[in-house]
Amino acid sequence: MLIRNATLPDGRQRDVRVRGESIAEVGRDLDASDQHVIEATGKRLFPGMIDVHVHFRQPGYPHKETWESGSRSAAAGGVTAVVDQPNTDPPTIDGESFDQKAEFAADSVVDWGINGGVTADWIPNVLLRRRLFALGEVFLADSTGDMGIEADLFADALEAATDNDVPVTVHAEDADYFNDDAKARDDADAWSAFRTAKAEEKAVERACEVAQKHDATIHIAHTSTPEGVDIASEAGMTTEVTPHHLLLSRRDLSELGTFGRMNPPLRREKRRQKLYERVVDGTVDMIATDHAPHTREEKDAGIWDAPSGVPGVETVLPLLLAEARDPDSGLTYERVRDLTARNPADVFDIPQKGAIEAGKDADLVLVDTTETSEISGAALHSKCDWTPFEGHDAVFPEWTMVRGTVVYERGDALEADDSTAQEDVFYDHQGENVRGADSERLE
Ligand SMILES: NC(=O)N[C@@H](CC(=O)O)C(=O)O
Ligand SMILES: [Zn+2]
Ligand SMILES: [Zn+2]
Repeated sequence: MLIRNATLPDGRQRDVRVRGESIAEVGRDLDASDQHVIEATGKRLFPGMIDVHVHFRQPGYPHKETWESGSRSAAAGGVTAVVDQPNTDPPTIDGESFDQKAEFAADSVVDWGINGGVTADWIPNVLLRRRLFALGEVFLADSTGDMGIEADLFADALEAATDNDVPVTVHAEDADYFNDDAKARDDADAWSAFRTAKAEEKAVERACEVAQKHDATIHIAHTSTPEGVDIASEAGMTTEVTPHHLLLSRRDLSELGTFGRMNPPLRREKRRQKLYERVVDGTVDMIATDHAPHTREEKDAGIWDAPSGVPGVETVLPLLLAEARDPDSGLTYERVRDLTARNPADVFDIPQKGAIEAGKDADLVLVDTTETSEISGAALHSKCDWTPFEGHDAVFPEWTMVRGTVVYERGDALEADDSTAQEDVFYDHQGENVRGADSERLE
């Protein structure tokens, strides 16, 4: 198959030949005889996004999301690999729970990784020998699933993971710095007042100190403050930023209400802008969504009772592409590529993915950046039928390919000359563990 005359993120126009599951060749005027040709003139081709932070809720909460619905949502957003977090039921903390989740992940149309969690009951020796993506998110404070742990346990876990060459990701908030005065309030902004920026700063500082003491590197999940990013980066650690912390702030809470409650919470507009600068200038390593679906009914509660978390896996790349269209944003298409594909592949050592180069997996997304559409929660493919980005401009993929198979085609992109609205199409495909197929890691 030949994808002809696509514009790559760096602006070069190239043909891309896909053979089997891989990219065979990237060049100009490649031979198209005997080839199925996909015309891409005037369109941009991106490497599929690797989203290292999603919550697909199985086992345990299939009414919020399943591997099928979550992975379809990912594919429709141009995400070709996802990494699931351990706060499911049962939590992913031992061999049995890892194996059980891997069976659910077989329903995924995109490639996947599974993280292992840390609780007082975890079984490190067994868990760390599975084909884990990373240990994490290690919860330094309670979030959905109440998996917050003590400082001593974090140090032990870090040591065990590092001994086994398993990366570690951290949910960095320190409950000692939460502001109890906020509890007297019941407006949506109270959550942001309660889980302070200081609580993130202190937890990042502490986690980095522990890591340095053990000669280890850690990855800080969903950093929401410029302070957190700077501390981690100066300590030689890596960070991810979510689309909601990048694009939304406390100003949006009057409209979002409890649907804008998540951990860490939305920050002040000034902090958001400084976070954006660090995403643009390369201090932040990657964007990850923390896709954390809850139903509308669950979210529609008081600010102290609503669950924390917002969906994001389907809208992240479309939102970033819309940002990159605007020269004033400072965000270029190349930077979007690095934040969504190249850097996650580098940081987490996924050598077969993250770039449009001969030999890599053919994980590809075709987009038309000449037009935007408005995000509508009802049109998304997650079980979560709402989004905090309702009405935002976005550039949705025309199609998404995982290891050489087109897994998703957008309805209205199917036949350009047929004006009748068509349904989006998903094709059967079995996603694979990006860490390898065997159930046990080789010693
Ligand atoms: N971010 C959230 O607010 N919620 C996440 C958990 C988490 O990532 O902390 C969830 O699983 O619901
Ligand atoms: Zn978290
Ligand atoms: Zn999370």
